[in-house]
Amino acid sequence: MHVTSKYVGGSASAGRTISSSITDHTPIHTHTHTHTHKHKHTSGNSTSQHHSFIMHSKEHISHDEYQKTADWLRSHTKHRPLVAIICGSGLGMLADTLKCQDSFDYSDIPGFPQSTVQGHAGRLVFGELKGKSCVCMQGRFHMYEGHSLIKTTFPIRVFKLMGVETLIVTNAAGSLADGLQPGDIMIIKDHINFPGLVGLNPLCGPNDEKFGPRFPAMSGCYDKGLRSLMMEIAKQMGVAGLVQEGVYAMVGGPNFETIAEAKLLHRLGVDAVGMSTAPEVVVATHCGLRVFGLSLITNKVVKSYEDSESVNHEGVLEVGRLRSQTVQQLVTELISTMEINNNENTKIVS
Ligand SMILES: O=P(O)(O)O[C@H]1O[C@H](CO)[C@@H](O)[C@H]1O
Ligand SMILES: Nc1nc2[nH]cnc2c(=O)[nH]1
Repeated sequence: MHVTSKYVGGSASAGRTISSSITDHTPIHTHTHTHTHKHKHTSGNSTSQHHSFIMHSKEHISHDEYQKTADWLRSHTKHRPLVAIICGSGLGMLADTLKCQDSFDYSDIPGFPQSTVQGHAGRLVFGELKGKSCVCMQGRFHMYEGHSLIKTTFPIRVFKLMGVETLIVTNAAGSLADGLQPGDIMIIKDHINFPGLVGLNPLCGPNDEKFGPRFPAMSGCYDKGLRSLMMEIAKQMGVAGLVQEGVYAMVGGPNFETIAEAKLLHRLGVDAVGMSTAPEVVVATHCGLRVFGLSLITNKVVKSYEDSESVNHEGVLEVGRLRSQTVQQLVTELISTMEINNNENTKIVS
């Protein structure tokens, strides 16, 4: 693949045209960018969003409400997926590769929140990958958008009620680890849920035993078998040099890290940092889903006061686009190879 990207402005790389021949082994170099803000239209009023955020732990969604959405979806699609995929920033193209698609804008699905972030289309796509029925979230919800955590993770329980057994989460993340370069892919071995450590957790509030226990274990929440299967697949695809395991940390965002924060995360042993994923994985593990997670490293987190580079969302999305094909191939191969219960549920309803 030959990619030419032009970055205009920015102090260090003003007006420079960067032409890079990106192969599966080529590191992607990030550069200082100008801040060109493009915002998607945000629906909802700010007062109620603010209110729902503060009241997050008192908010409750009943089992019936999740069920209603699951029933609506089941009655509107012929697919009966056992695998759900959440596409991270810039990785939504994965959903486009699904065959025999049924897709729904989030705004048309009863109970679904709305995506407000550039690079998150806001569409739920059902279809087949290598003959296996999947559902793909082309766009996720983040806490910093003003969604309560229970809303952020709403789709996970809906998927569970639809019969999904495995959740694949992907995200864009900044690297703290010296060995992780932009364009590398990190298999998530474990996470540090910073909002969760201070009580911002989607499981706060009344526990619904129908989904899972009051005090769920989180050790081993990223399935070991799927992690080693992915390493094998990367070797077979000849991209093992791009892939390694590491620890992801979720911070609240929406600002990127200060240098002092970056140094702290680095000292704590964090390999990659982002603003999502952990709440989804907590809810999925609580309700017994098998989880696999993958971070696309889109930038190095600036850890030095001597460094004049800075990160922005456009740069994050661009690296997502450059590596989307590799991520797609890895995820497709994982789904194709992993064991899934081939019961009635997988079949398309005619
Ligand atoms: O985690 P995803 O949704 O991939 O997005 C990541 O990219 C955005 C910042 O550019 C943040 O939302 C961060 O969490
Ligand atoms: N918090 C955080 N989120 C990201 N998402 C993509 N890159 C980054 C980053 O450097 N920091």
